[in-house]
Amino acid sequence: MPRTPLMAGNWKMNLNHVEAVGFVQKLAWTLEDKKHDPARCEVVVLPPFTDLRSVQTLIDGDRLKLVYGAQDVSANDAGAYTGEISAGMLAKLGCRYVTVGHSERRFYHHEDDALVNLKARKALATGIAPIVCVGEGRDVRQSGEHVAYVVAQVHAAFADVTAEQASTVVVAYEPVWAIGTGEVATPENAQEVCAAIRGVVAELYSDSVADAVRVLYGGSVKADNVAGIMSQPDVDGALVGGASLKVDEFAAVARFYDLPSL
Ligand SMILES: O=C(CO)COP(=O)(O)O
Repeated sequence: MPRTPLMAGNWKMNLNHVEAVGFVQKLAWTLEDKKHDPARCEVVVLPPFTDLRSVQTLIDGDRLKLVYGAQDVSANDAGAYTGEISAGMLAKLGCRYVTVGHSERRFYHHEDDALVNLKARKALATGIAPIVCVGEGRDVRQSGEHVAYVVAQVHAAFADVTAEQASTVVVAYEPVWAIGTGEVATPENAQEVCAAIRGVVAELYSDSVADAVRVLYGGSVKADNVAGIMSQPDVDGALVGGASLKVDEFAAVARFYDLPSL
């Protein structure tokens, strides 16, 4: 497989900067203790904005083998946008990734596909890889239109993204009905949609770009269900919510690609 798998912990609005420091230290020690090989899988934490400086200082200062990023980015570069954080600010803090279009932002903040595309392009322009979140709600899943729904979201997310930029994009398939519900998608469900996502990238760009793009699954991923989903050929890792807030649980998920069975 040409692409390095990625396990990302989306902390959402949890852990203040003091708690974040303790958590990241313990996560790094746990992974080191278990001989995690970063070449096999990139392990990423996505803390709240207010934690980023502390996390940067810790990871850089102690050369911890962890990567960090943010959970959202502004669609604007600078100026009178109260409360917003620009891609340039995140890049200056050393963020390598940022989630855009998470279903919670689409729902609570009414973010649409056009805004998600703009945010992804702002991230790409500063060298940050967007983790573009897509996924259908329960009604769409029940109607059987889930593949078409997600394919449309992916098309929109890649608008005006160059082939060179596209190969660095990460797409996270997070069916809304699986987020925080304990109702994880079956490996076959995840594979069906993740393969369709890669198919869109191949159609928009080329097979080599599609081969480079990492497609993650997210939604109730835990240590005891990660293996089935990750065994699918088009799933390259996970975007983890609740289970990323427990060091041992997240470390167990993150270590999946270290296991000798693979
Ligand atoms: O939304 C998610 C990650 O972005 C998934 O959350 P859970 O893992 O808590 O279901």
